Amino acid sequence: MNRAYNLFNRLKQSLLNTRKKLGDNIIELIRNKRIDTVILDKIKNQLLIADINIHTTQKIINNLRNYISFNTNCNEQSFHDALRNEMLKIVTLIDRPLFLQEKKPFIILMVGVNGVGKTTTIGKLAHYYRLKNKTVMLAAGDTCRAAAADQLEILGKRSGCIAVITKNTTSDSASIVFDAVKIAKIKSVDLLIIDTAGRLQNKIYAMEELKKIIRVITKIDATAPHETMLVLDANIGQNSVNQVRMFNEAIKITGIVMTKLDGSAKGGTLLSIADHFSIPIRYIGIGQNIDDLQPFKSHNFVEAILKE
Ligand SMILES: Nc1nc2c(ncn2[C@@H]2O[C@H](COP(=O)(O)OP(=O)(O)OP(=O)(O)O)[C@@H](O)[C@H]2O)c(=O)[nH]1
Repeated sequence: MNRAYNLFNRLKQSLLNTRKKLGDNIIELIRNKRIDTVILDKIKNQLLIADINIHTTQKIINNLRNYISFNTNCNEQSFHDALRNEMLKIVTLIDRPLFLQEKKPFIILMVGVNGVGKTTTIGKLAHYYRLKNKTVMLAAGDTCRAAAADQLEILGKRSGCIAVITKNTTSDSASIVFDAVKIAKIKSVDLLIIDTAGRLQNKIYAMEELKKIIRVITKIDATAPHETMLVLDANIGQNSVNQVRMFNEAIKITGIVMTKLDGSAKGGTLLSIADHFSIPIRYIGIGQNIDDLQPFKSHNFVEAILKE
């Protein structure tokens, strides 16, 4: 069995709950039925139940309505294919993998509210790029949670990072990040990944902190950060649309990682995010282990949530 096949199976397994809620129910709805507007209404409800928001659902349904009016003898299979194409149209637009430019260091700034899986994802990314023979350094810009730096240190060691910068004489995140960027430049590492705090008790303060970190990075490299990556937890469903909006308005988001898709029944949210913002989904998290991260592949995602 080849690697691509294994990765797809792993993805399909992880998205089982989303598939049960979305794909399996839709297959049940259309089985041996005449495809008409009554069925379309039921499908609309099912898409909404599966955490695809009203705007995106309406768009899919309108296009399917056009499809059935032009294809009067469409059957179960051709209708299912049409639905798959509608979903693919949405996610293909944001299927733009992250390529590390020949910048040394290529700097990824990780942001997101607390608990979404930022630090864990940093460990997974470090592991992923180490397997591609890239030299990696990590920086603990999250000084709010004491354990975050320890967690990062452990993940850095496990994945074979060159260094993990966790503190200096100050405990100011911007100053730690400044040191980390300088060291990464001197050591000419391929990739520097920066963790940040996710506490949003004071939203304005948290966003100002992030802006300060970005200013500090820019002082050393005017083109950096090369990727500002927002981490979203699939389990929070529609609220993640608000999170993208909030972060994107404050600091421009260039890529998204959706974590905890394993076990979540709310994977449909990804379609709403894709449809609302044209921000690429770079990776998806499908478990707690260091290798439970996959580059987002639109075709695989749609197949995994729709196919029997
Ligand atoms: N099932 C599953 N759990 C995950 C995934 N990614 C992260 N987690 C878990 O989510 C929890 C929170 O992860 P952290 O990485 O500490 O989250 P964080 O965003 O850094 O949190 P703060 O440092 O508080 O901002 C941990 O228990 C992780 O193991 C995933 O893809 N799947």
